[in-house]
This record gives sequence, structure tokens and C-alpha cells, in this order.
Amino acid sequence: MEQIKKALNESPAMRWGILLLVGFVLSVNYYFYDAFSTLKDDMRTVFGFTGTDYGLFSAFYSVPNTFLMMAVIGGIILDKIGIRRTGFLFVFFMTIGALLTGYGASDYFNNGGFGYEFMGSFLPRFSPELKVMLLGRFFFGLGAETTIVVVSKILVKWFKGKDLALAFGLKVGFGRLGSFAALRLSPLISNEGTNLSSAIWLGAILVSIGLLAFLVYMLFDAKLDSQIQENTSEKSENKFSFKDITGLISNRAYLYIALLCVTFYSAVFPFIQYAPDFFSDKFGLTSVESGNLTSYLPVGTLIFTPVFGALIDRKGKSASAMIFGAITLLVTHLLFALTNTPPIIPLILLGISFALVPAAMWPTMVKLVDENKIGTAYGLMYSIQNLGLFIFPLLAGTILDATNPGNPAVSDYTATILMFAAVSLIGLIFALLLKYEDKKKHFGVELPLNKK
Ligand SMILES: NCCCC[C@H](NC(=O)[C@@H](N)CCCCN)C(=O)O
Repeated sequence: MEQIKKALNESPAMRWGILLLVGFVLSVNYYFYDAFSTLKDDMRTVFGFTGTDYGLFSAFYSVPNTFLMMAVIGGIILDKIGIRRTGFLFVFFMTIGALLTGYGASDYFNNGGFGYEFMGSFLPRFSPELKVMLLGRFFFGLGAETTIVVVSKILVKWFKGKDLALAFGLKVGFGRLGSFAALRLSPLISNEGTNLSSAIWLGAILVSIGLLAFLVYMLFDAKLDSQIQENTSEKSENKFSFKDITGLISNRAYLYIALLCVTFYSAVFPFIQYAPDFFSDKFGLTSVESGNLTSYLPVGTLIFTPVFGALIDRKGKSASAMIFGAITLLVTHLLFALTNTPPIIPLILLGISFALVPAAMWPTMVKLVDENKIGTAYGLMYSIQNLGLFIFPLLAGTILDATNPGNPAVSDYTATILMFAAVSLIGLIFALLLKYEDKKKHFGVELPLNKK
């Protein structure tokens, strides 16, 4: 009797193994993004970085994704040339970016190594190490955002019809694990700046191991494709058209959710880039203590995002959840800016908001957009989001410098955090508008996710 061979994705062990493999790629991605927040003060003492320099470095992650629309283009390329080639290309960019950043921060480069003289020969306002690190951050960001889209598509390929929602929840969890590890390890290794470049190199090495992990994944992906003869996911079923984009932005509900996305994440991710330094300066913590304190945030969201996700799956109320999350975020920043409340209290509130809003926001897209446009819808949302991730770290650094002249060791963060509170307030307005629009047009945003 002829044996019917099971495809690789039919095996649960294989599927969860793949999740571990690509989850690792996501973890190192988030690790490198967050590896610098606990090093802000060390970069001030070792490289002389001002708040604006640090903000610019953080913001450069988003330049390719916003100004070159790379998150959208990456998604289109993904649909055209498939997971393996797109994934390799973008994880490679991410790795080159991380290595370049490490090179710019290395003692070899800063002692007049290859390219130092050239990098010092233009734009004298910026130091050679900052310029190389900016270039590195640019390539890292270019690779990192599309890598997140690639990993989503990989999960759809392996998990469709088999615990896909859980796999998506765990995917975000892998990212948070990376942030957690970065906040814990970076300050320990840097040791008040005495080993600053080692702390940065550790991140670059982890990202390089992520590239190796992706190469291993490619072998399994090729095997799966050879088993699934008619592999539609590697082919472009829907030709991209600019009408898709105009169609999306003329849908008010989509627009409100994209604007909530940009404002919400702008008041969270850029804040985390400054949080350890803020905790040190306001509450007198060491860099290790403030990194440890900040690291409770990704751990909390790791646990609570899937819990809130499951609740929203069953009970719905996504728009209300986003409103509640936006209010909590506003209260968090007001407490940080205007009171001396022990920081763990606003941090817990921030954790609730950071778990609740993403759990409600990302899946809501299926209620607003046709399934065949979902890739473009997410890609566009990422590009819009990256505009915020570009502007706000830079603005935070500029406000910090303006309110603390002379680049002091201890800064007053009140105005900077109030800026984050203002962004949260705008986010709250978009969450309210979304609920209003849903009430008018009956998209079903408030219904449980399994009912469209
Ligand atoms: N299916 C969408 C999951 C997105 C999760 C979201 N990440 C982002 O929005 C990224 N575009 C930005 C990541 C920047 C830090 N690495 C999240 O909540 O992490």
C-alpha cells in the first residue's frame, strides 16, 4: 500500500521547533534595538554623546522604514520573491547594521582604525563614531522591521489552522524576551562604560547568530516547499496596486487605528530607550538597578499580552480595551513626570497598557481590511509607526538637552516625559474616534474576534 508522507508542518514538534528557531531571530532583533538604553550615560562619558546624539542614534532605526517606505516595500518584496530570499536579505541587512554599529563603537576604530580619518573629514558636528553607528543603525532598522513581517509570514505558513493565534502571541513574547535580556545584560557587561564596546559587540554577535539560525530555517522551509507541491505562499497571488494603499487610508477606521499605533508606540518604545537613564537620574539608581527595573516591563507583557489576547478572543471589546490602555498610558507618564510615586507603580500601569493595546490592536485589523490586503495593511502601519519612532526619540533628546544645558550627568526629565504624556493624550483621542467610527459603520471591532 502506498504510504502518504506527512508534510513537515503536520508535526507539532516540528512546528514548535520552527517557532523557537525564528523566535530566536526575533529575540536578537529586539535585543539589539534595546541594548543601548542602559548605555546612554556610558555613551555620554565615553563618546561624549549628547541627548540629541543619542536620540538621533535611536531614531535612525526608522529612517529607511519611514522615508524609504521599506516596511511596505519589504512586504511587497516578500510577496513577490518569497520567504527564503527576502528573509535572508533582510536578516543579512540587520546583521551588517549590527556589526557596523559595533565597529563604530570599537576601540580599534576610535584609535584611528580603518575609515576613522575619512569619517572625520565631513560633517564635523558629528563625531566619526556617531556617524558609523548611525549608518549601522540605519541598516539594522532596514533589516529588522521587514524581518518582523517575514517571521509573521513564516508563522502563517507553518501554523495556519493550527494554533496560529497562540503562535502570534508567543512571537511577540520572543521579542520581549530579547528586550528583557538586553536590559539585564548590557549594563552588567558595560560596567559603567569600562567595557562599553563589549556590551555593544555582544548584541552584534547575537544578531550574527540570528543570521545563522535563519540559514538553518531556510533548509526546513525548502524541505516543506518540496513537500507542498502547489506552494501558493511562495507566489504572488495578488498583484500590488497603489489603489490598495489609497483604499486603506480612505478607510477612517484603518486611519484611526494606524494613528493610534503611531502615537501609542511613540509614547512607549522611545520612552523605553530613555527609561533606564530617567530612573537613574530621578530616583538615583545605578545603571544595573535601573536596567533591572525597566526589564520588568517586557517580562510583564510577555505574560499578559497572550492573556489579554485570549480574553479579547472570547469577550471582544477591542476598542474599549484600546481606550483603557491609552488612558493608563497617559496616567503612567503623568505620574512619572509630575510625582515622586515609587517607579514600580507607574511601571506596572505601563505594563498593563503595553500588554493590552497591542493585544487588541493588531488582531483588530482583520475586522477592517480584506484578508488579501492584510500584508499591505500591516506594512503601511509599520511605516507610519516608524515615523513616530523616528521623530520622538529625537525630540526627547532635543528637549532633554534644551532643559538640561551642558550635558550634565544627572538630568531633569520632567519636560521630556510630559512630551510623552501629550503623545499619549493624542493616542487616546484616536482610540475614542475608532470606537465612534465603529459604532457608526458596524465593523464589529467590539465583537469577539471569532465573529466578524
Ligand atoms: N503582528 C504585529 C506585531 C508587532 C509587534 C510590535 N512591534 C512593532 O510594532 C515593530 N514595528 C516595532 C518594533 C521596534 C522594537 N523592536 C510590538 O509590540 O513589539
